[in-house]
Amino acid sequence: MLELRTLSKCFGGVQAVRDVSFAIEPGEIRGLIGPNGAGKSTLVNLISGLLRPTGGEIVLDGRSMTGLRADQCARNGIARTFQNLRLFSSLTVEQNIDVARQAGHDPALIDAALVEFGLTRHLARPAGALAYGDQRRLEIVRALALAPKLLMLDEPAAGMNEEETAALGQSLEWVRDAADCALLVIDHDLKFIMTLCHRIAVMDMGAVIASGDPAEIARNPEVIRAYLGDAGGDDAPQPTELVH
Ligand SMILES: Nc1ncnc2c1ncn2[C@@H]1O[C@H](COP(=O)(O)OP(=O)(O)OP(=O)(O)O)[C@@H](O)[C@H]1O
Repeated sequence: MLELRTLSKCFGGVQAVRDVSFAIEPGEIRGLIGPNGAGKSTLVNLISGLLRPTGGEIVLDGRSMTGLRADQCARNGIARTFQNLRLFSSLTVEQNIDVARQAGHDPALIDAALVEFGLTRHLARPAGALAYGDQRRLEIVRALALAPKLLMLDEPAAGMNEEETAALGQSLEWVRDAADCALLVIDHDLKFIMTLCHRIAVMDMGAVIASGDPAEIARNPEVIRAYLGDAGGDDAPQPTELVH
């Protein structure tokens, strides 16, 4: 469905993404992990049209998306949420959703998503007054209004406790089934990613250094090195501790 072919992005002398190639299949939940500065957000910015690649190609359902603007990518079914929330914080939850509903896709899906993400009781509240976790959930519901083929989530579990994170994982599986889309999920919570994702790509210094199922990733020596090298210390989470 989505295919990245030797995708690259340089910022001056910094090669943030280097020759990244992988494919995401329909209905797949793909994890994307890696130490700080590995290039994960830049990759999502390239796929969603916020940045133009320096080299390589982005192909969605056989059509090139390379160099399209963000609004064109969105119209073609590529939706995303942001590491730093981008809601209309003075508008109510309902008004935030209405903005999205005007996109004209499946309103029944949005209503079902509001229930799934526990947001119906907050409809009349300003988005900015919601707890942080609810704001993150609202961003996901809003992104669904685009009827995406691919939904990319940049650190959706950030700031959530363990219970909220587990519930989020279940809701994302619901999204995959109800919206019939693939998901690309970036997060630093390795337990969350390893529980949720069928396959995981690991980036370090702009490149994909490993790709596979959670068990393969957890025992990959390069992955362990990248994580220990980044986090250091005895408290650093080891991928092998996190597979169930
Ligand atoms: N607009 C920019 N201009 C210059 N350099 C940038 C820009 N955006 C990112 N970079 C650099 O590109 C590299 C990759 O950054 P990126 O934010 O994609 O990493 P990341 O894996 O998402 O990190 P994190 O987990 O901390 O969010 C870093 O060296 C970063 O400093």
